[in-house]
Amino acid sequence: MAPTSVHAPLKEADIQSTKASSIKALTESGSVTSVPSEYSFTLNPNDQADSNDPDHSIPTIDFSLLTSGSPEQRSNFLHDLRKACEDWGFFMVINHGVEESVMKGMIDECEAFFNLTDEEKKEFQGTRNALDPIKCGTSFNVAIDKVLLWRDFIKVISHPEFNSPHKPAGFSEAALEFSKRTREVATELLKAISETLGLESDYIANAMNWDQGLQMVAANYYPACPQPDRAIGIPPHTDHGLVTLLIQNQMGGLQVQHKGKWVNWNAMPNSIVVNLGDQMQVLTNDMYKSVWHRAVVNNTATRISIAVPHGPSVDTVVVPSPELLEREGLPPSYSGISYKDYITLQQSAKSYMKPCLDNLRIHGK
Ligand SMILES: O=C(O)CCC(=O)C(=O)O
Ligand SMILES: [Fe+2]
Repeated sequence: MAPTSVHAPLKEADIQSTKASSIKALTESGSVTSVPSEYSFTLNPNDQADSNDPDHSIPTIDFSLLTSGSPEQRSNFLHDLRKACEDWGFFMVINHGVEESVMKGMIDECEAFFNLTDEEKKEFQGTRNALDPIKCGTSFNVAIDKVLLWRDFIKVISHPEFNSPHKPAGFSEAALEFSKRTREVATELLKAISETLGLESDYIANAMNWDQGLQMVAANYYPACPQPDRAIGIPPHTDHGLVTLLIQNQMGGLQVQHKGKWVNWNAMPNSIVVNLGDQMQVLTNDMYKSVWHRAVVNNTATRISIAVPHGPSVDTVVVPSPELLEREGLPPSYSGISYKDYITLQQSAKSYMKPCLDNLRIHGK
């Protein structure tokens, strides 16, 4: 999916001209009644989500059937999970066992983080390295962004080592609990996904060095926007890892590409949204695909979302599963690079808003 906005790259002077190191500060300055030109992003009319599209077909997965269902329920669960992975690459998980208080506590602490002054946040801005243990900022990477995004972010690496800003006071505790609990769900889901592929339940974990697997907690802050059709929270992209878990406050804004159309993802309260990432596509040799998605903004209230990408250990060189290739009698569609190199490539100017997986695709596939 190509980006749909054509703009000359921003010059450093243009970026500074916004005088805002955060979109939050800019919107709260009271001076923004229309979208400033450096944020201008318009979707192609053909690329708009159709708001009349029924959303009831969004796959919903009842996690309790996996962990405590009867054998028949478990087998139905695996059937539904396989279908969701094949047809959508996105699904909504309910009864996942992560308490509402843990999810809400994390959203509240992220909000408190964004409420710190720009001066206080500076300490945590990181170095522009994709694998900074702690990193906050605005847009995506102002050094390469062609258009500034209508969002601020805070991102921490929470596994294999847990990192956290020391402000606000409750952030670290909330993030530790939230990251542990979401990782438990991801671990069980990966076992189930292995089974849906006809592999041993620990296959993906072993192949991906899951014990040392990378987990990040990445919170997005999208303030209300006076002209939501003229700005974008996060442009179309796929996620780099194996699976991403995502929660949000009461505001929607996630849109997912499904069978060539963009669909509004109206998540049920307290559900966790799960999507497959690029490493899953490589590992399964395209049986399960990573899915294009984006975050649009609204003119009503601030939206906060928290994405929790889970991947292999950073040194793992991910290749299509030899077991799957042999069983299906297929050649590999991708050459392997380490997960660390893949993340760096994806976040570089070379791959900015382009399909990063194309870089690994073996010619003729
Ligand atoms: O805010 C959202 O709904 C999507 C966030 C997202 O896709 C990401 O952080 O990778
Ligand atoms: Fe994403």
